Amino acid sequence: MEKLKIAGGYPLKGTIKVSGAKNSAVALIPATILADSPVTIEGLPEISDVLTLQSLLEEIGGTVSFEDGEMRVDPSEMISMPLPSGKVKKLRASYYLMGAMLGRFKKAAIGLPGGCHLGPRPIDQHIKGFEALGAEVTNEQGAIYLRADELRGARIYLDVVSVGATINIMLAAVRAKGRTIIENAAKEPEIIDVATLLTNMGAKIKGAGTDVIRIDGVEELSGCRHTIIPDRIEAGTYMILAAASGSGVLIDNVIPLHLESLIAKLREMKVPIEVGAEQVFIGKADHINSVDIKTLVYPGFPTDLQQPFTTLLTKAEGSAVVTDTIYSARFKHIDELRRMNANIKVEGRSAIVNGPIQLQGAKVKASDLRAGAALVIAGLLAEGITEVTGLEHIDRGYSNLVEKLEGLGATIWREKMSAEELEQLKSS
Ligand SMILES: CC(=O)N[C@H]1[C@@H](OP(=O)(O)OP(=O)(O)OC[C@H]2O[C@@H](n3ccc(=O)[nH]c3=O)[C@H](O)[C@@H]2O)O[C@H](CO)[C@@H](O)[C@@H]1O
Ligand SMILES: C=C(OP(=O)(O)O)C(=O)O
Repeated sequence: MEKLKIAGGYPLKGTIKVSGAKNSAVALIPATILADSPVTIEGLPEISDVLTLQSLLEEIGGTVSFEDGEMRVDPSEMISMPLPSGKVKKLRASYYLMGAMLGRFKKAAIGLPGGCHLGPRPIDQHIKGFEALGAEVTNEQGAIYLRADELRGARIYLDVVSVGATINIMLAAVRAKGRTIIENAAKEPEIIDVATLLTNMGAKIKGAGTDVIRIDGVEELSGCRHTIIPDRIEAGTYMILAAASGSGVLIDNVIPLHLESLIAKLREMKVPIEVGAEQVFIGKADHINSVDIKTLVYPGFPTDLQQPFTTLLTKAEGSAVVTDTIYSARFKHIDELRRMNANIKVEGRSAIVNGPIQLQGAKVKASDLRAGAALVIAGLLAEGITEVTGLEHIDRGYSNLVEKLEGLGATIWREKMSAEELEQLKSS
């Protein structure tokens, strides 16, 4: 097992290129199950979530190659094998195997998903959607069993705006008989990306990206080639890093429209920012103001950037309130930031960050993916050496993190953990 070591306190400069979107990738790959011939996806990020899904598709009989970000999936020999636990627990998005396998085979048995621990993450809306389409769904010993004689289109109103439920119902509905209407659907860009792939495969989908999606089921879907959208959360992470410790950083391969809420907040803080067609430049920010943030569904401020943004706020003048309305327990990074000298207190669903504070290097642990990003930014901002453990979380979502940050002049490296450190980690 490895840890990250960071020698912080030095300004970063240069260009950093964003990879394909994790939250699209993890839905596009299961979507290939629905085709009868090979699908190729270009620009996938090199992250463990993608590799885990590749291996799950292979387990059910898919022939998959993945090289230089291009994945080719031949789904023609796939069968509906049960995938009860093991790898499915390594990521959240294994739940998309439910919708895709149900859509193609009319049956599936999949273990409950893993992913970041951010408070309760039920999948009741996914199940409500599958049942509305005619599936019988049971939950037995930690796995979900789905079966339908026939899937029939239905009108489904989501009680909670959910990215996962919206995509999962789309996956199950594209080969159902008749029309499905998803009301109160989520509007994230990743939903549009998945709808684009499915449409290129022959599906009939209207309204993706709005809160009403209409799907007219088709009998068959066939292979195609698709290029994934850039990762707005990775881009946002590097924009926040550049605002925190940059002296001129160009973030390349960005769709700025996807990041309007973050751009608006950085402008409010007086971070120098120039927005181009596919790039964002963040200039050196000597003095930044505190701003409050409240996470909301898209196009509101993304919960996945709340944790990295909290680190930036430690450098801002004044007191800021960070409220996460999406998850009840997304503040596990705060204790670790406090170890690094941050002045933050948590009150219910809000954290109050008082700045500016000079962070100090420390030994910290990433409890989840974006907590990891928040701690890496903190390490680059801090005086002295920071050690970050829990890299298995960071590796789920950041492609070539060390190499990319080295390209900005950061002193950051991976190091093997000693037996004693591993023992300490186990008992912590
Ligand atoms: C793989 C992936 O794309 N992950 C993203 C996806 O997660 P995920 O799809 O799991 O998140 P959802 O949009 O479904 O969850 C939003 C909220 O709805 C609740 N909920 C969700 C489904 C359900 O059936 N019942 C229910 O109550 C959740 O507990 C949460 O409070 O969107 C989240 C919100 O933008 C992001 O943080 C994750 O990075
Ligand atoms: C919460 C996240 O991921 P997941 O839903 O895959 O756990 C995330 O990407 O920040």
